[in-house]
Amino acid sequence: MEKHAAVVASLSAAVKHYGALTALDGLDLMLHRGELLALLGPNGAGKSTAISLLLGLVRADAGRVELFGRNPQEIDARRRIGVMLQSASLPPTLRVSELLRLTMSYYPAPRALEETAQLAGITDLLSRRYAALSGGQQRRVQFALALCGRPELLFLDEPTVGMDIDARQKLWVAIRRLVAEGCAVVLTTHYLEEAEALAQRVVVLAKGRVLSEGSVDALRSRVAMTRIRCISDLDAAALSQWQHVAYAEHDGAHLHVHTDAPEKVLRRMLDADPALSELEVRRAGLAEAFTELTRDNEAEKEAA
Ligand SMILES: Nc1ncnc2c1ncn2[C@@H]1O[C@H](COP(=O)(O)OP(=O)(O)OP(=O)(O)O)[C@@H](O)[C@H]1O
Repeated sequence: MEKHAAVVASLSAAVKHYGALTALDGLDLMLHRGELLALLGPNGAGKSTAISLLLGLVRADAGRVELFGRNPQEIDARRRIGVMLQSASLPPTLRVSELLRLTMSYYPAPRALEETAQLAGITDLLSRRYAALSGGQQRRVQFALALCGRPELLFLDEPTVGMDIDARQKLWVAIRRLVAEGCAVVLTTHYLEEAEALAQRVVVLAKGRVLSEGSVDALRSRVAMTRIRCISDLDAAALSQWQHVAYAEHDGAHLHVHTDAPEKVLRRMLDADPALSELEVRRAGLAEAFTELTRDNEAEKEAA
C-alpha cells in the first residue's frame, strides 16, 4: 500500500448509544484507498454499528463520520460504495440477472454484467431465481451486487459465512483483485484465517473501542510463542522445567510444547529423544494473537 494513501472514509471519536448500552465509545477509524482493513472483535464489539454509521444507516450521538469527505447520507457519496451485509432481503422472485441489472441501474458507471458475474463466480447462476439458490450461492450473488457498481469502497460484513471452501477461495481471489484495482475494503469476519489471508491492516474492537491496530504481522508478533508438536516419549513434566519452555503436555500420542526459543528447545528435544517423529513447528497465528488480546482485555477489566 502507498504510505499516505488517500482516506476514503473515517470515524472520529464516534459515539453511539442504544439506550443505556454504549455500542461505540469514541471510535477512531480511517479507511484508505487500495487497502483491505479487517475489523475484528468478539460478538457485540461494535463492528456492525461502526459500518452502519459509515453507511449512513445510523447516526452517531457524537463525533464525526465522513464518507468521501461528505455526510454518509448524501446520495453522491453512497453511489461510490458497495455493500454486502450479514442479512440481505432481496426480491425473491427475480432472476439473478434481473437483480444485477436493477442494482447496476443505481450506479453511474457500473461494470458490465458479464464481467461482474465472472468476478463473483456466478455466471452459471444468472438465469436462476434468487429464492431457489442455496445459502452459499445467495452469498455469491450478494457479493456480485456489492461490486457491480465499480465501488471505490466495499463493505463486506462476514461475507463467507455459509460458503464452502472452494467458494471462499474464489471470493478471496476476487477481493484481492478489487483491492489491486484500488478499491478500499472493510471486512468483518470471525474467520481469523480470512483476515490473515487478505488484510493489510487489522483493527481489533472490544466494547466499542479500538483495542489494537496494526499489520497482521505486528499483531501476530505480540504473541511470541512458537508451538511444537511431535510424537515423543519425553516426559512432559520434566520438559516443562526446561529453560524457554512455557508449556509441555501430552495429548494422546502427541507431545505439545510452547516456547519462545524454538531452535534451542528443539535441538535439546532431538538430542534427548532420537526416536522423535512427526515434527510440526508452527508460529502463533492471528487467531492466537486475537485470543490473547481479547483475554488480556477481559482480565484488565476485571482487575479494574
Ligand atoms: N438496533 C439496536 N438496538 C439496541 N442495541 C443494539 C442495536 N444494534 C446493536 N446493538 C448493541 O450494540 C452493541 C454492538 O453491536 P454490534 O452489532 O455493532 O456488534 P458486532 O461487533 O457487529 O457483533 P457481532 O460479531 O455479533 O456481529 C451490542 O451490545 C448490541 O447488542
